Amino acid sequence: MQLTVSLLPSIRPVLSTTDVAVVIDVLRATSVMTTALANGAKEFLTCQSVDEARELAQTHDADVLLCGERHCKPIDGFDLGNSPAEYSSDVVQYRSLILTTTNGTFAIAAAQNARAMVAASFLNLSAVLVRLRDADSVHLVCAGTNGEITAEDVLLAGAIVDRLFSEVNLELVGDDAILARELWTAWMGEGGSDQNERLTQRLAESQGGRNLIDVGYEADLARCAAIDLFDVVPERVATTPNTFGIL
Ligand SMILES: O=C(O)[C@H](CS(=O)(=O)O)OP(=O)(O)O
Repeated sequence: MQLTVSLLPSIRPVLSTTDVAVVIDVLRATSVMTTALANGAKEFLTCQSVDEARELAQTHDADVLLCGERHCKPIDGFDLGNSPAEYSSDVVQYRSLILTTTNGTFAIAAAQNARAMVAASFLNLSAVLVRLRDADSVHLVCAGTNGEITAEDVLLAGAIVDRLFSEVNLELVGDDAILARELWTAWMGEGGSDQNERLTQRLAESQGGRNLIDVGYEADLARCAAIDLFDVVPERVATTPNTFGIL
Protein backbone atom coordinates (compact mmCIF):
# COMPACT_ATOMS: atom_id res chain seq x y z
CA MET A 1 0.00 0.00 0.00
CA GLN A 2 1.23 3.49 -0.86
CA LEU A 3 0.51 5.62 2.22
CA THR A 4 0.50 9.41 2.28
CA VAL A 5 -0.18 11.38 5.44
CA SER A 6 -0.74 15.13 5.39
CA LEU A 7 -0.61 16.71 8.83
CA LEU A 8 -2.64 19.57 7.31
CA PRO A 9 -4.81 19.63 4.16
CA SER A 10 -2.50 22.25 2.63
CA ILE A 11 0.67 20.14 2.88
CA ARG A 12 0.09 18.12 -0.28
CA PRO A 13 -2.87 17.69 -2.62
CA VAL A 14 -5.04 14.60 -2.62
CA LEU A 15 -4.60 13.12 -6.10
CA SER A 16 -7.32 11.67 -8.29
CA THR A 17 -5.23 8.47 -8.39
CA THR A 18 -5.69 8.01 -4.61
CA ASP A 19 -7.90 5.01 -3.84
CA VAL A 20 -9.12 6.19 -0.44
CA ALA A 21 -8.78 9.56 1.29
CA VAL A 22 -9.27 9.38 5.06
CA VAL A 23 -10.38 12.66 6.60
CA ILE A 24 -9.45 13.10 10.26
CA ASP A 25 -10.97 15.76 12.51
CA VAL A 26 -11.05 14.14 15.93
CA LEU A 27 -12.33 17.32 17.64
CA ARG A 28 -14.97 17.11 16.48
CA ALA A 29 -16.40 16.88 12.96
CA THR A 30 -15.47 13.29 12.09
CA SER A 31 -16.39 12.12 15.61
CA VAL A 32 -19.81 13.73 15.12
CA MET A 33 -20.25 12.09 11.70
CA THR A 34 -19.34 8.67 13.12
CA THR A 35 -21.67 9.08 16.09
CA ALA A 36 -24.65 10.30 14.07
CA LEU A 37 -24.43 7.64 11.37
CA ALA A 38 -23.97 4.94 14.03
CA ASN A 39 -27.10 6.30 15.71
CA GLY A 40 -29.14 5.91 12.53
CA ALA A 41 -28.79 9.19 10.66
CA LYS A 42 -29.45 8.72 6.95
CA GLU A 43 -26.66 10.90 5.53
CA PHE A 44 -24.39 13.91 6.00
CA LEU A 45 -24.32 16.56 3.29
CA THR A 46 -21.16 18.57 3.93
CA CYS A 47 -20.37 22.13 2.88
CA GLN A 48 -17.90 24.83 3.78
CA SER A 49 -19.97 27.93 4.41
CA VAL A 50 -23.00 28.76 6.55
CA ASP A 51 -24.76 30.35 3.55
CA GLU A 52 -24.20 27.23 1.46
CA ALA A 53 -25.67 25.12 4.26
CA ARG A 54 -28.78 27.29 4.46
CA GLU A 55 -29.24 27.20 0.65
CA LEU A 56 -28.86 23.44 0.65
CA ALA A 57 -31.52 23.15 3.36
CA GLN A 58 -33.97 25.10 1.21
CA THR A 59 -33.55 22.77 -1.76
CA HIS A 60 -33.77 19.64 0.43
CA ASP A 61 -36.80 18.03 2.07
CA ALA A 62 -38.27 19.61 5.17
CA ASP A 63 -36.94 16.90 7.44
CA VAL A 64 -33.31 17.99 7.10
CA LEU A 65 -31.33 19.23 10.12
CA LEU A 66 -28.80 22.07 9.90
CA CYS A 67 -25.68 21.20 11.88
CA GLY A 68 -22.27 22.62 12.66
CA GLU A 69 -20.27 25.23 14.50
CA ARG A 70 -18.32 28.43 14.27
CA HIS A 71 -15.73 29.08 17.00
CA CYS A 72 -16.82 25.70 18.48
CA LYS A 73 -20.35 27.02 19.18
CA PRO A 74 -23.70 26.24 17.53
CA ILE A 75 -24.58 28.51 14.61
CA ASP A 76 -27.56 30.88 14.96
CA GLY A 77 -30.70 29.29 13.56
CA PHE A 78 -29.12 25.83 13.17
CA ASP A 79 -30.67 22.73 14.76
CA LEU A 80 -27.51 21.10 16.15
CA GLY A 81 -23.98 22.15 17.07
CA ASN A 82 -20.79 20.09 16.80
CA SER A 83 -20.98 17.99 19.97
CA PRO A 84 -21.39 14.20 19.59
CA ALA A 85 -23.73 14.35 22.60
CA GLU A 86 -26.35 16.10 20.48
CA TYR A 87 -26.51 13.33 17.88
CA SER A 88 -28.51 10.70 19.79
CA SER A 89 -30.71 8.27 17.88
CA ASP A 90 -33.95 9.93 18.99
CA VAL A 91 -32.73 13.15 17.33
CA VAL A 92 -31.00 11.93 14.18
CA GLN A 93 -32.50 8.58 13.18
CA TYR A 94 -33.48 8.56 9.45
CA ARG A 95 -32.64 12.25 9.16
CA SER A 96 -30.50 13.98 6.53
CA LEU A 97 -27.96 16.27 8.17
CA ILE A 98 -26.29 19.26 6.55
CA LEU A 99 -22.93 19.91 8.20
CA THR A 100 -20.56 22.88 8.07
CA THR A 101 -17.63 23.18 10.47
CA THR A 102 -14.51 25.32 10.57
CA ASN A 103 -11.92 22.69 9.78
CA GLY A 104 -13.57 19.31 9.23
CA THR A 105 -15.72 20.15 6.23
CA PHE A 106 -12.82 22.18 4.78
CA ALA A 107 -10.61 19.05 4.96
CA ILE A 108 -13.38 17.04 3.26
CA ALA A 109 -13.44 19.53 0.38
CA ALA A 110 -9.64 19.38 0.15
CA ALA A 111 -9.76 15.58 -0.18
CA GLN A 112 -12.54 15.39 -2.75
CA ASN A 113 -10.38 14.31 -5.70
CA ALA A 114 -9.81 10.84 -4.27
CA ARG A 115 -11.71 7.92 -5.76
CA ALA A 116 -13.30 7.20 -2.36
CA MET A 117 -13.41 9.14 0.88
CA VAL A 118 -14.08 8.04 4.46
CA ALA A 119 -14.26 9.86 7.79
CA ALA A 120 -12.11 8.53 10.64
CA SER A 121 -12.28 9.13 14.37
CA PHE A 122 -11.10 7.20 17.41
CA LEU A 123 -14.70 6.04 17.71
CA ASN A 124 -14.39 3.93 14.54
CA LEU A 125 -10.64 3.26 14.36
CA SER A 126 -10.81 -0.51 13.82
CA ALA A 127 -13.67 -0.25 11.32
CA VAL A 128 -11.65 2.26 9.27
CA LEU A 129 -8.66 -0.10 9.28
CA VAL A 130 -10.80 -2.91 7.90
CA ARG A 131 -12.02 -0.55 5.16
CA LEU A 132 -8.42 0.38 4.19
CA ARG A 133 -6.91 -3.10 4.18
CA ASP A 134 -7.29 -3.77 0.44
CA ALA A 135 -6.59 -0.28 -0.89
CA ASP A 136 -3.51 0.27 -3.07
CA SER A 137 -3.13 3.94 -2.18
CA VAL A 138 -4.39 5.76 0.92
CA HIS A 139 -4.05 9.42 1.91
CA LEU A 140 -4.74 10.44 5.53
CA VAL A 141 -5.73 14.12 5.68
CA CYS A 142 -5.57 15.77 9.10
CA ALA A 143 -7.89 18.77 9.39
CA GLY A 144 -5.85 20.70 11.98
CA THR A 145 -7.25 23.90 13.45
CA ASN A 146 -7.36 27.15 11.53
CA GLY A 147 -4.38 26.21 9.37
CA GLU A 148 -2.25 24.86 12.21
CA ILE A 149 -1.24 21.27 12.91
CA THR A 150 -3.03 19.84 15.95
CA ALA A 151 -1.93 16.91 18.07
CA GLU A 152 -5.34 15.26 18.29
CA ASP A 153 -5.51 14.70 14.53
CA VAL A 154 -1.84 13.71 14.27
CA LEU A 155 -2.44 11.21 17.08
CA LEU A 156 -5.22 9.41 15.21
CA ALA A 157 -3.19 9.45 11.98
CA GLY A 158 -0.38 7.85 14.01
CA ALA A 159 -2.68 5.18 15.40
CA ILE A 160 -3.82 4.29 11.87
CA VAL A 161 -0.23 4.23 10.55
CA ASP A 162 0.89 2.07 13.47
CA ARG A 163 -1.85 -0.50 12.85
CA LEU A 164 -1.27 -0.49 9.07
CA PHE A 165 2.45 -1.12 9.64
CA SER A 166 1.61 -4.38 11.39
CA GLU A 167 -0.92 -5.46 8.74
CA VAL A 168 0.37 -4.51 5.26
CA ASN A 169 3.56 -3.56 3.40
CA LEU A 170 3.74 0.23 3.35
CA GLU A 171 5.45 2.52 0.86
CA LEU A 172 5.48 5.93 2.53
CA VAL A 173 5.10 9.22 0.67
CA GLY A 174 6.78 11.97 2.73
CA ASP A 175 7.69 11.78 6.42
CA ASP A 176 4.41 12.89 8.01
CA ALA A 177 3.50 9.24 8.61
CA ILE A 178 6.69 8.70 10.62
CA LEU A 179 6.05 11.80 12.74
CA ALA A 180 2.45 10.79 13.39
CA ARG A 181 3.39 7.26 14.38
CA GLU A 182 6.12 8.55 16.70
CA LEU A 183 3.58 10.76 18.51
CA TRP A 184 1.11 7.90 18.87
CA THR A 185 3.79 5.57 20.21
CA ALA A 186 5.25 8.14 22.61
CA TRP A 187 1.88 9.29 23.99
CA MET A 188 -0.25 6.16 23.81
CA GLY A 189 1.99 3.23 22.93
CA GLU A 190 1.54 1.06 26.03
CA GLY A 191 -2.09 0.10 25.35
CA GLY A 192 -3.86 -1.20 28.46
CA SER A 193 -7.34 -1.02 29.94
CA ASP A 194 -7.12 2.69 30.79
CA GLN A 195 -6.44 3.65 27.17
CA ASN A 196 -9.57 5.79 26.74
CA GLU A 197 -8.83 7.73 29.93
CA ARG A 198 -5.24 8.36 28.85
CA LEU A 199 -6.43 9.41 25.40
CA THR A 200 -8.92 11.84 26.96
CA GLN A 201 -6.02 13.35 28.91
CA ARG A 202 -3.92 13.66 25.75
CA LEU A 203 -6.80 15.30 23.89
CA ALA A 204 -7.00 17.84 26.71
CA GLU A 205 -3.35 18.73 26.04
CA SER A 206 -3.94 19.27 22.31
CA GLN A 207 -4.80 22.61 20.69
CA GLY A 208 -8.25 21.40 19.67
CA GLY A 209 -8.85 20.13 23.20
CA ARG A 210 -7.72 23.36 24.83
CA ASN A 211 -10.03 25.31 22.51
CA LEU A 212 -13.00 23.17 23.52
CA ILE A 213 -12.19 23.37 27.24
CA ASP A 214 -12.01 27.18 26.96
CA VAL A 215 -15.62 27.34 25.73
CA GLY A 216 -17.07 24.73 28.09
CA TYR A 217 -17.02 21.56 25.97
CA GLU A 218 -14.54 19.54 28.06
CA ALA A 219 -17.00 16.62 28.31
CA ASP A 220 -16.69 16.12 24.55
CA LEU A 221 -13.07 15.02 24.91
CA ALA A 222 -14.07 11.72 26.54
CA ARG A 223 -16.87 11.34 24.00
CA CYS A 224 -14.30 11.57 21.19
CA ALA A 225 -11.79 9.29 22.97
CA ALA A 226 -13.93 6.13 23.18
CA ILE A 227 -11.82 3.93 20.93
CA ASP A 228 -13.90 1.57 18.74
CA LEU A 229 -17.22 2.52 20.31
CA PHE A 230 -18.81 2.14 16.88
CA ASP A 231 -18.38 -0.26 14.00
CA VAL A 232 -19.37 2.09 11.17
CA VAL A 233 -17.40 3.98 8.54
CA PRO A 234 -18.86 7.19 7.13
CA GLU A 235 -18.17 6.82 3.40
CA ARG A 236 -18.75 9.33 0.63
CA VAL A 237 -21.81 8.20 -1.29
CA ALA A 238 -22.26 11.26 -3.54
CA THR A 239 -20.44 14.41 -4.60
CA THR A 240 -21.67 18.02 -5.04
CA PRO A 241 -22.05 18.26 -2.16
CA ASN A 242 -19.77 15.63 -0.62
CA THR A 243 -22.33 13.36 1.05
CA PHE A 244 -21.53 10.62 3.54
CA GLY A 245 -23.53 7.57 4.52
CA ILE A 246 -22.98 3.97 5.54
CA LEU A 247 -22.41 1.62 2.60
O1 LIG B 1 -16.24 22.62 16.94
C1 LIG B 1 -15.15 22.06 16.79
O2 LIG B 1 -14.89 21.04 17.39
C2 LIG B 1 -14.11 22.65 15.85
C3 LIG B 1 -13.96 24.09 16.15
S1 LIG B 1 -12.36 24.73 15.88
O3 LIG B 1 -11.51 23.64 15.36
O4 LIG B 1 -11.82 25.20 17.18
O5 LIG B 1 -12.48 25.81 14.93
O6 LIG B 1 -14.47 22.51 14.50
P1 LIG B 1 -14.00 21.31 13.58
O7 LIG B 1 -14.23 21.72 12.15
O8 LIG B 1 -14.85 20.12 13.94
O9 LIG B 1 -12.55 21.08 13.85
